[in-house]
Amino acid sequence: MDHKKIEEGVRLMLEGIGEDTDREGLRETPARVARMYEEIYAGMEQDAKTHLDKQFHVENNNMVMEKDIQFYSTCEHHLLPFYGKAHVAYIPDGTVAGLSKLARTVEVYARRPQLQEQMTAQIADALEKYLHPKGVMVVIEAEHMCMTMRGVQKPGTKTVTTMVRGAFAEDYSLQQTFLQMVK
Ligand SMILES: Nc1nc2c(ncn2[C@@H]2O[C@H](COP(=O)(O)OP(=O)(O)OP(=O)(O)O)[C@@H](O)[C@H]2O)c(=O)[nH]1
Ligand SMILES: [Zn+2]
Repeated sequence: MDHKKIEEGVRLMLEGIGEDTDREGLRETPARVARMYEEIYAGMEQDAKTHLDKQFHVENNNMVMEKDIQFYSTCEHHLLPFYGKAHVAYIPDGTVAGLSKLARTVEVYARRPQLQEQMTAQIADALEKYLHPKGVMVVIEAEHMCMTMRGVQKPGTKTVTTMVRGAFAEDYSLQQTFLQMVK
């Protein structure tokens, strides 16, 4: 990440809103923001492959679900946070990933400027590509700060996005089982 560019940008933005970037409280802000971006945009430099490549063989090919994965992301339209829970499930075809790797995959795609729909699809794509499962389903529920603190100003509104692949797309009852388990 280019800290110098981020710092310049933050300084310009503060000047743009009429701030004095030399006042004590703001003097270190550009550098702080750059350090923070290393964290909140860490997914830019990550690949889900590194988490999903290591797999274990199993006899049990029933659904595996990791639910209530808390995440924080940033909407690419306003650069304001959106945050909530991701629920991720797949039906293995002989191999499974470590449980933590589903949450790590969510992090890879959350920590970027994002659209909720796109993040939902990217998580499903990664699981499909690297685990070769019989099916994948991802549901994300989130609150968007760009809809609460500004704009339409509707606090409490939840946006729910879904992506189904393979067996989940073909078998409606599997989707129902997923939703029952999420509840
Ligand atoms: N589809 C989708 N839209 C999003 C997401 N995050 C924010 N948005 C929306 O992006 C849209 C941007 O609309 P614009 O009309 O270009 O921008 P705007 O004038 O700031 O929109 P308002 O928020 O309605 O004031 C808004 O409707 C936001 O609610 C997301 O993850 N997915
Ligand atoms: Zn937004």
